[in-house]
Amino acid sequence: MSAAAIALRHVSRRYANGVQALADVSLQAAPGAFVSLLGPSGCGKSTVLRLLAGLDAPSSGQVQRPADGVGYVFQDPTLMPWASVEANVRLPLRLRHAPRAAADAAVREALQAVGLADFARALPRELSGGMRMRASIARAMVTRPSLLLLDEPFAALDEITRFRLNQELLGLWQRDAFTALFVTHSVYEAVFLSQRVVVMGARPGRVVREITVDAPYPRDAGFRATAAYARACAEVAAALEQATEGADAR
Ligand SMILES: Nc1ncnc2c1ncn2[C@@H]1O[C@H](COP(=O)(O)OP(=O)(O)OP(=O)(O)O)[C@@H](O)[C@H]1O
Repeated sequence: MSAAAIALRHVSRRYANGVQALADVSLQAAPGAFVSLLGPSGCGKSTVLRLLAGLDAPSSGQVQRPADGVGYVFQDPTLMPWASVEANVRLPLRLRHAPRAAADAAVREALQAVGLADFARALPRELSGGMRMRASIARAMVTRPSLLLLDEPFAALDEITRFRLNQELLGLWQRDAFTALFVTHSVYEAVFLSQRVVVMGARPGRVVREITVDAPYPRDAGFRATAAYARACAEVAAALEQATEGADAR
């Protein structure tokens, strides 16, 4: 196996109902890379994440994923409504039977990292949408996975909150150096966050193009006003259009 943190090599996935969700998909990410998957509905983005999480297996081809487990963040924060923020974030450690003192420290640290230290005792319903998503990210990070899979985590948030969480996510990524694979429908979000954007097409799901976003980190609001950002957005949008046209013609 290569030095990549994650890789799909000639992966196909056909579901029992005959849907070809992925056809000969190859992609990889180096340790600590930030890569986005962008594409029309049904192009197999979630299927790629499920394969990398070990929740699904390819029909053919090879999937390389980290041995130390992964963090998974969904569009819906999926918090237990009856449990405090602290208890929600602690859940993965309880499932692993982590020793109490180490778990306490890890939970405290994760809440601190996402700015929820003062809301440890709050119930999910007492939080805003953005705060619930922060709790969900803290829960995914509490075991310090080397890979974080994020499936449209900010799609349901208002734009200001979404921008803020984009930046906070980059802060966590720079601090912890995990590999991030981020699924989104937003060209702008993909470009803002990523070192590389993988554009996928549907029917069957496949990689249409990979675009490198050649801009340094840290990236802040100022990055959205640069020529490099505008250029990358235009390039990604054109590739997405090409991917979508391809699907319509099928
Ligand atoms: N368990 C399943 N059984 C049958 N078909 C499935 C299953 N899961 C997904 N599919 C189909 O496989 C294709 C790819 O689905 P997937 O959810 O990976 O796409 P996606 O790009 O994440 O879509 P979206 O952007 O709408 O979330 C779709 O046509 C979907 O209907």
